[in-house]
Amino acid sequence: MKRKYLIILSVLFLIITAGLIGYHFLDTKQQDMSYPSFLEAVEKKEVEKVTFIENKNLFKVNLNTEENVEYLVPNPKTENFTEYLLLKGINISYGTDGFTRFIQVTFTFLVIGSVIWLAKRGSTSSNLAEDSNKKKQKSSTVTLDQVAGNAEAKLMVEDVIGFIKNPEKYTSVGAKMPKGLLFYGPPGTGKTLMAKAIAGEANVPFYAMSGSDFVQMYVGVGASRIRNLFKKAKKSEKAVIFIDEIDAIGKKRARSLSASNDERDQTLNALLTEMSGFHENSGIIVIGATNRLDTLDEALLRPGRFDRQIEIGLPDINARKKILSLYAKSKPLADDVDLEDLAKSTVYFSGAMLENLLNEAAIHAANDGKSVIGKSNIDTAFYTVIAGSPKIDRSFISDQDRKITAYHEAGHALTTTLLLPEHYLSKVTIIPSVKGAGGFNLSIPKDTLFQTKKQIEANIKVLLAGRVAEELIFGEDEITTGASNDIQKASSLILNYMNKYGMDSDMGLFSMEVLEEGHDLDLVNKCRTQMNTFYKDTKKLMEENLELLKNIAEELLEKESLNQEDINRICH
Ligand SMILES: Nc1ncnc2c1ncn2[C@@H]1O[C@H](COP(=O)(O)OP(=O)(O)OP(=O)(O)O)[C@@H](O)[C@H]1O
Ligand SMILES: [Zn+2]
Repeated sequence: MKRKYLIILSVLFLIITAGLIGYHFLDTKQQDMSYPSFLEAVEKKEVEKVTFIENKNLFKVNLNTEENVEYLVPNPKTENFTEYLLLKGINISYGTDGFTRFIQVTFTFLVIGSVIWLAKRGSTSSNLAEDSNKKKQKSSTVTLDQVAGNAEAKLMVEDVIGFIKNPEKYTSVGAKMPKGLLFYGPPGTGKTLMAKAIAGEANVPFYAMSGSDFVQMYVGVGASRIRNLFKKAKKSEKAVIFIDEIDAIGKKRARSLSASNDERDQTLNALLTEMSGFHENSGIIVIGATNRLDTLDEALLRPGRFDRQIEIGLPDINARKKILSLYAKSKPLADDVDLEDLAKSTVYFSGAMLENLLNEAAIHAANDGKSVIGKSNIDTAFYTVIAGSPKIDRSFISDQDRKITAYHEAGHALTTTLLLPEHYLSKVTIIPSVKGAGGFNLSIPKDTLFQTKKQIEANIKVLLAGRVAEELIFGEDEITTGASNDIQKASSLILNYMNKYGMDSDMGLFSMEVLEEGHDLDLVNKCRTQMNTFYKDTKKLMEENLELLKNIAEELLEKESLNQEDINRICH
């Protein structure tokens, strides 16, 4: 701030001085005057001022009769000239002529100016925080094309991009832009990349900070950094503000006895205040990113804050192929390298790991003195990359795990299609999500106010279908723990079916929920029996459609994720 004023001031001063000198130059005429005429003027008391111009060896004389003329009198070189003038009451001053003075003044200012500028420059580059912020403000050139995979996430950010670009289109129909997006998912899956792509596509500045920038700082510093960040963003009117590792400031408050973390709370509060401080339709969007959605403070997830949560997951085989070819572009690969094969063998690799894999391989090739990257280099790099990732070590080796997951998920998908045709399966995958182990099915129910008895029964059967598929294919002894979450959900649904919705004819309409101690063995037994019946029904249904189940599972193993269109193609 101060530096800016100093520069403006110096420049102003320079211009004014130059102007004054220039004005003086243009306005005053210079005329030669002979020595005798000068003596005459002295006698007439017309001489006002005499200046000795040393570098030209002459006297500059101003008369009180003429204002804008300077007379130049050659140096008479008489010894008592000075005394003579003194006697007449005229003092001689010494100086340089206007032009020389102008050059001198300009030069002096230039020197002073550069010194100030250099000094200021030195001091800001030592101010790391400010400097690194500056680097991050550049507008982004990343496009959505550069983010491979994550089709659902892309779909969800597309309208945000549209909103930033053309808010009127949305505001005219009363739509509000979400203020905050929250990207969650495993490390290295492209959350930062996606945020940059939003800024790039909308062509607005990208401001980034990391939650860890605020850790272990003096109280108040984090909060003021947040305020500065928003101040800068607001200046550009439209902007994407990205806060990586938001869990560092937005963790759930621990109810421990230790002193509360004032600094973190202040930072979080500053963030929340800033977010509520700007209008939904202002074209500013805040994007937070975290690997751990479950640890975030509820306050962050409320409406008007990070209320749109988007999972950025691990890439499936197609996305991995895309990422690999993206980063192989700049690397010469030997003929024995097949990116398709490599994509197949890199299950559970994140985008960052794939990029790293090719880079490590290139380093190995260079170390070997080779000009192309061979398969052996990639194999060596493979182990370097997974060695650094304990999570993958555990899960990726087992083909059996993949197969079980594929059949389990295929079971859910098949029953959804058969029993709940009105649902839309947006994603069936064997790539684990951060929310739960194994794969998952994401089915979107049709929006209806009520659910029918038939639909609830179908929902329970869909939940049981994962376990049913495991049992059918691998046998009773090989069933896994993968169904625990399904069983829990099915149990609470069946309890409601019996006890809340009054849908079982034997149980009738009475609900135990009104009793103080709602413990009823009869009810529990009834639930168990009914669950068994549903299980058998599901098993029967699946046996009748075993071919379809196998086909879905096989395609899942090959492609890793499918959508409704794929399932329809297989089933019809
Ligand atoms: N889906 C993807 N498409 C293309 N490149 C990717 C993808 N995912 C990751 N990458 C590569 O990995 C690098 C790291 O990704 P990025 O920093 O965006 O991950 P992140 O999810 O923000 O990770 P973290 O959670 O560790 O902050 C990216 O710069 C990019 O080169
Ligand atoms: Zn399941």
